[in-house]
Amino acid sequence: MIKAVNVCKSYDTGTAQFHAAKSVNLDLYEGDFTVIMGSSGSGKSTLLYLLSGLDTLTSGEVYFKGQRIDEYSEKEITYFRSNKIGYVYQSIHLIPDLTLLENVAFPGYVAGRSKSEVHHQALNLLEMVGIAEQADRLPSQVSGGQQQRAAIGRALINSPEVIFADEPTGALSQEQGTIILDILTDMNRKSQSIVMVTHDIKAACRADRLVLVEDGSIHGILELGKYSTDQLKARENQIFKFMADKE
Ligand SMILES: Nc1ncnc2c1ncn2[C@@H]1O[C@H](COP(=O)(O)OP(=O)(O)OP(=O)(O)O)[C@@H](O)[C@H]1O
Repeated sequence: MIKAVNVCKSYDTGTAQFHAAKSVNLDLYEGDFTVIMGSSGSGKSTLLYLLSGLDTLTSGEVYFKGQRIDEYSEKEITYFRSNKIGYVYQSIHLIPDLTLLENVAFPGYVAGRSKSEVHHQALNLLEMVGIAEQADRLPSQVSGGQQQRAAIGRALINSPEVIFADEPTGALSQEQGTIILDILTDMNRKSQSIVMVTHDIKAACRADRLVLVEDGSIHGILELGKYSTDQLKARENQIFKFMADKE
């Protein structure tokens, strides 16, 4: 579904070039829950932004379903971002003056869709993420976990082909984080493709496929297959061992 070919990203730090992504070659598959893991500063978010067309490459190619997105025009990339992908961030960024329902619906209106269709779908999405009762509240009137659930609804409003999530549980309590991971796992079971960055092993256990990034390069890939709750401990051990072997 997504293919990176020799992808590089460098930053000019004044005195030298810093290479945040170094000749990355990677294939991500439709229907997978892919997790990108690695230590702090290893280049996880950089890679996520490059794969999702939210940042420009220094060199290389990124394909989405065979189309080269790094060569898209401004108009094409704007369409791609608002219709083909959904994004969930660690810092949730809901619009403070809009209710949860309005926040979820907003990208649907921006995409020019019919108001009643978007409204109906936003209500369904709030139901799906379990916060229909809070639909008319402002973000400041609900918990961080409920805000993140609304952010997931917002990411889904235009039925994206893939959801990119950057540390979606990073700012939440363990309990709230587990609810978010359960929602993502559930969505994936219904065939939603997901690419998630995390440094939390419990979150990484949800992956079908784990991509380990170190120092801007792919350090290894672990195939895990579909997750079920009774596998949590066994998967944690498998991931620990995989990471220890790579050190
Ligand atoms: N605009 C920038 N200018 C210079 N260096 C940058 C810039 N953005 C990121 N970097 C560097 O690139 C490297 C990779 O950053 P990135 O945010 O991708 O790491 P990460 O693995 O997601 O880290 P974390 O887990 O701490 O969020 C880091 O060393 C970071 O300091």
